[in-house]
Amino acid sequence: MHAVPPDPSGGEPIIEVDSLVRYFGRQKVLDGVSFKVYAGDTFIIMGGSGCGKSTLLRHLIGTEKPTSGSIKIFGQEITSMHPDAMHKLRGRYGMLFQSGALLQSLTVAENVALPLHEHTQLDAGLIDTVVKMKLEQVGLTGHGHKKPSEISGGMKKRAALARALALDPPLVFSDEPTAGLDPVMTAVVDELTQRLTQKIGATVVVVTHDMNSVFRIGTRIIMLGTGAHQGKILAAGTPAEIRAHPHPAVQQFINGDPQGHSGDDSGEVLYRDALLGLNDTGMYSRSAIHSSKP
Ligand SMILES: Nc1ncnc2c1ncn2[C@@H]1O[C@H](COP(=O)(O)OP(=O)(O)OP(=O)(O)O)[C@@H](O)[C@H]1O
Repeated sequence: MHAVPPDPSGGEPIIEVDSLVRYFGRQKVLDGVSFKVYAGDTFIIMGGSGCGKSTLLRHLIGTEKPTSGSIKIFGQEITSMHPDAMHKLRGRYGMLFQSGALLQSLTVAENVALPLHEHTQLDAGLIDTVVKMKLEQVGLTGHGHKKPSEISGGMKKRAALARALALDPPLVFSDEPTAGLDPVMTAVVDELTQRLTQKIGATVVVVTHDMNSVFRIGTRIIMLGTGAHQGKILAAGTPAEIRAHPHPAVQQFINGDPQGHSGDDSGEVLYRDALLGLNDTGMYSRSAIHSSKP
């Protein structure tokens, strides 16, 4: 296993995760995860289906508590934080989650205004101005009055991004921001994410499956393992280090190679086979499904 390389600037980490373990029942979903995220990073969490990416993200935003381990955000331990303090801290996060989709009954502008009402004392006129600025930042000027059902999927993502940025957060969490988007819209959302770090100076943590996005926007990357490496950091480093990583499961994942090796060093279970529920003779097997923990 590899440690993420130290911050070249030597600054204090924005996020510090140490020996994080999470069980769901008897299933160990996160297994001793440790990493640091530094100011200005676009930190990518990637890995095969079920490796624990979303679970890790939910722990980072404090909606779930680990079985053991520590998570410090802006130097504050959040695993034991009082809910009121957690709510206050969340005012410094932007969150772009699939589950946190736009509220259908509100207009796009009203959706973007939500965090401003929740976390600030700004009056209605100022909120209106901030909302207009945010919509402009994501290229949605003139669409604020529309309901989410009246705009395209890509526009919805951008509206959700505007809402995540409403409070000018120094830290943004983003779960599969480009899922379901075409390549052009993916590039647009990636560019908006890059602007966040480059122009606004935010730190971004992104869960994504999209390898184009990973290498386009990532400054540091961790890959969580599956199979024998379930919930462990299988690889960590800069984009160049990940591209050159010797672990076959990493190469398989980044190259989308269905014949590659699994995250299991024993070579008994191919990742593809685990996902398909195939045994090594190519036949479907119940035990493959149950033993491989894809
Ligand atoms: N609330 C929960 N209760 C029980 N098991 C859970 C819960 N949340 C996640 N899991 C299990 O933890 C494992 C990791 O799930 P998680 O959603 O974090 O994976 P993921 O890497 O985000 O997957 P995907 O890429 O498919 O979204 C899975 O086996 C899942 O079934």
